[in-house]
Amino acid sequence: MKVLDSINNPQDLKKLKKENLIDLAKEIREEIINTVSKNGGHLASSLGVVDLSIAIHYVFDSPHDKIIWDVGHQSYAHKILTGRKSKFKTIRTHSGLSGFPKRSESEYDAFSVGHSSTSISAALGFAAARDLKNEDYKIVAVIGDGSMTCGLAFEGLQNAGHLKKNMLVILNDNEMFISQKVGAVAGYLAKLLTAGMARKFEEKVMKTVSRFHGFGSPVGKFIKRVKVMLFPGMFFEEMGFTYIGPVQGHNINNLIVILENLKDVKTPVLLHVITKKGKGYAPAEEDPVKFHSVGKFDIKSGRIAKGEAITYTKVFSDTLIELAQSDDKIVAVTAAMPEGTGLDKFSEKFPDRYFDVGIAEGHAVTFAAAMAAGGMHPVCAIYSTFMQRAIDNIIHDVALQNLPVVFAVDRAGLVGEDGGTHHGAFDLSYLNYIPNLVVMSPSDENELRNMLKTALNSNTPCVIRYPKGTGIGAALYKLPCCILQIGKATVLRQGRDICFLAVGNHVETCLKASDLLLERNVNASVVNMRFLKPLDINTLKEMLLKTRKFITVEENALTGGFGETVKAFLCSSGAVVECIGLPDKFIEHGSLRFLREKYGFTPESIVEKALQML
Ligand SMILES: Cc1ncc(C[n+]2csc(CCOP(=O)(O)OP(=O)(O)O)c2C)c(N)n1
Ligand SMILES: CC(=O)[C@@H](O)[C@H](O)COP(=O)(O)O
Ligand SMILES: [Mg+2]
Repeated sequence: MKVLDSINNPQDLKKLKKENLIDLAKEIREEIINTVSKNGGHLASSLGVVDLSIAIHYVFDSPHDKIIWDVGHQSYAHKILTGRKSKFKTIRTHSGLSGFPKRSESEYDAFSVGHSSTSISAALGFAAARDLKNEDYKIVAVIGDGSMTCGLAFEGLQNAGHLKKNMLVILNDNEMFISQKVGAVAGYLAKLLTAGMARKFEEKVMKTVSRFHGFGSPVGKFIKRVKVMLFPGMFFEEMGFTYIGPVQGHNINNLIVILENLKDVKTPVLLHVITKKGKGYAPAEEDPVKFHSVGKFDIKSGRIAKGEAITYTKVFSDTLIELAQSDDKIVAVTAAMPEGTGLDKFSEKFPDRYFDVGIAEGHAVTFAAAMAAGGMHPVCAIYSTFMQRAIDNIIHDVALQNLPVVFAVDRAGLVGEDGGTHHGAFDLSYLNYIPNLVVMSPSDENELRNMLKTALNSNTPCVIRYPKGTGIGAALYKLPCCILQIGKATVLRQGRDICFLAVGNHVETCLKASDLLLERNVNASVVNMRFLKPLDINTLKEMLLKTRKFITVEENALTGGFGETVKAFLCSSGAVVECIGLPDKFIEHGSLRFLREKYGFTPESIVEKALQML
């Protein structure tokens, strides 16, 4: 019988003898590797914190105590240990477990998450609520070294240190973000790891910790004294936290001893734990970048199933490099997503013109704005969902000053298995109301190339939003990129019965729908809107001369999006307009194909809607 078989919740875990915990960790890793090999997911980060997750649940009493995971992509062991073992096989599938902690999924998930660096603020919020209500529970935030680079984490730290709340922050330092670590914080943490003094301190901690009961005790006072000697001006200490560490994150029993002692401390403590990303699965340990967010893979060989088709990300990446060869003012900015945005290739070609700013989307945008003011041509590549963090920077630092920053907004629209925290559902809505911005969306790969060239030549802030995954396979790279007329749509098909106004990847869906309608003798016009801002009012007027029936299609929230804007204009001219887009709710996780079908982004459902209108 496996040790894991006896675990249904953290209370069962506490009944185990400590010597069984190592086997348990091994079994949990097997369970995670097996499931992720089939469903895809965040393998390397989750494997790295299996031991830490066991130790935390062994010592603390969740759900009474609040365990708060940062980003939440590392929470798989936590899920297995907290009543979701039998459902774990469903993770990231539609109606199955979420890939991230979710309050609505389990009482053990204290705070829902998916975006980084919220955990310290969330822990402090719980602490404030607990103290105001005179309640008594512990709060543990687990934050990665990458997530610690974000301004939000520092805002939480400085506020928590000031309020002196009883809370524990565990800094899970695997010396990796999604890709290699970058930035001064990473450098600072590395110093703490390598300092011989720090190692000495860990030995001292382990020697004395068994006699240590909080910082009020004689041993505790000693630890504090030694620490101040070892780390004068130590950053976390200056922020008001007691810093403990660095300690080994794969020695479960040591971790338990340390956590048991820290449990009684009443002031903010930061425990610095060293882990290995991908721990326990050789291919992930060797290449944690590849196994950060991985698709299906073969466990034995570590080979990852890969599609052959070319993604929009790759087209963007190749085109940017192509254009940067002849324009040495082009610079590229990413907020810790070099591989995901395709800028890793740019960094190899133009290391001096490439900036990975860490998990700092707001900073990335302001930084790019000032580079534009300084005469460069910045291209800021950010996922739609993470750009939500930078709305004020876009308004205040870019648009208001009309600075020519190009935003390459990847993963716009549905993203599939990552679900509600990650769908790029809102960018058209939140960009729609910002003056000076040009917003465009390519219907195929060639158009993305042309839009990038257009944006870089526009001398105005431009956004190009494109979806996750592959395009339609339009002939690529045969022609040099050309400059498009800003604000001009293209009419691809002329029909008298109904008109489809389509955005981005759904131009193709509408063309297919019009093919299907032709079989029923219905003639549909298809317009590739290309520019959502400025809107091509002239083409809309032209289409009004042919028909009074319109369907808009966009993979964005209907509220505040393209359809609503167009509808306001067309309805005032007596037209009937139906809008296809995302409803006013957070969209669940599931495969892209499934979600697109469910929310009506197929030729068949467009045809159905058209027939209802005719
Ligand atoms: C606001 C935001 N930006 C970017 C991301 C994408 N992202 C997810 S995990 C991650 C790296 C996190 O590094 P770290 O906290 O060290 O965790 P590790 O993966 O190393 O376990 C990034 C950049 C995100 N989830 N949220
Ligand atoms: C947790 C997180 O935010 C990222 O790892 C994200 O899931 C990556 O998405 P892609 O796999 O689409 O790059
Ligand atoms: Mg890390």
